[in-house]
Amino acid sequence: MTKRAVLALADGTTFEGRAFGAVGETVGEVVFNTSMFGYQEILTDPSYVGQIVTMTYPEMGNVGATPEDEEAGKPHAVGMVVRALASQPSNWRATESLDAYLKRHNVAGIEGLDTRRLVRHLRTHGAQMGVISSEGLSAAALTERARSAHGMEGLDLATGVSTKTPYVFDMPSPDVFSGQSAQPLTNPRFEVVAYDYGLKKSMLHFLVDVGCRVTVVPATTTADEVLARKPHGVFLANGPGDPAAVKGADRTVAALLGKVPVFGICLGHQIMALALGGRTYKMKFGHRGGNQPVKDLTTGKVEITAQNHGFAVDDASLKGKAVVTHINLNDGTVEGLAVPDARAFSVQYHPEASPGPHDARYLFGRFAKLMAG
Ligand SMILES: NC(=O)CC[C@H](N)C(=O)O
Repeated sequence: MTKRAVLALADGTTFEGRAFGAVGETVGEVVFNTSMFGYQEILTDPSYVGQIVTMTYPEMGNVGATPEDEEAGKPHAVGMVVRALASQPSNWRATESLDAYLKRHNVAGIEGLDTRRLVRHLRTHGAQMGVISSEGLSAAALTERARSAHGMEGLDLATGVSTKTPYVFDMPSPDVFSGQSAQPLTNPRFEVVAYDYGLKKSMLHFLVDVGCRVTVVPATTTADEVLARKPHGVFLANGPGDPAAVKGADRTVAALLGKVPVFGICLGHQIMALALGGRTYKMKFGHRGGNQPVKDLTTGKVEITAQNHGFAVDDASLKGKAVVTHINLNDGTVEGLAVPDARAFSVQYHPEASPGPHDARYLFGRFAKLMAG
């Protein structure tokens, strides 16, 4: 039997729908993603820790779920909002339905509400804390719960989600259609250390694809420990929460810049900006989806990019310490930085996509070229 569920936002707006996934209650920042597909990659992206994801595309669940499409071992989003949930997946790769997958991982969802109204509301009033509940509490009680929840600003979520111990990753991207299992990289051209702030598996695959053997290390690893490994390059991964709250990360990266080539993605990009003395700020509702236009100012080319961020780098705060290499064509915000003297660069968007367009994959090659010297 379907159960009634309510989504209550901190500003008092409420939506009624039906529960799917885990029955119960969840609290998180309510954000929206405009990707039409790839919900499993989105749900399992650790950058969504503490967030309830609303999908703007109206039907979700039609390709079910499969372990192969996970970006990390489990969903990290704390809730999901969809217009219509497909009850019957149709996909030869699916091992279970989206509903069963979220139930198994204890993630609550709500469906059957007007997601267009919700998204327009978030765009006008900003992303905010919210509660999904199927426990029959009054709307006023749920609103109060949303209002008293801690927002994203000031939250270090990356340290908690990072690996506890270092590990080596040397598997290239899998070819899902050939059915053949990929073989580990035999002759790595580069040894790379990757800071895990909440990284997505596909980033590691693409690093291996350009010849890197990757040692993934905890977010708290010191610059000296990393340099002692004598890597050809250091990679700064994506991750959840407020970049300015990640304990010691700015100082650590500052100690690495100039000593070894550095490539940062999303949270890694924001931390690189902080390490250079720049500032990050919370955006009104962020960029999440697979259709964000970005201009590469070094080539003049426009890329359609995958994105997932709620914070951004303040251009004016950089004061010439880095070159702005990419901008978002929707709102002019900073999408990429470079410090040529330090052989370091970073992007706010996601060249690994997953899900999303592949326009920006060349950036992994740019990192390899930088390390080749
Ligand atoms: N995908 C990411 O790395 C997100 C970075 C950061 N948590 C933000 O929301 O801006």
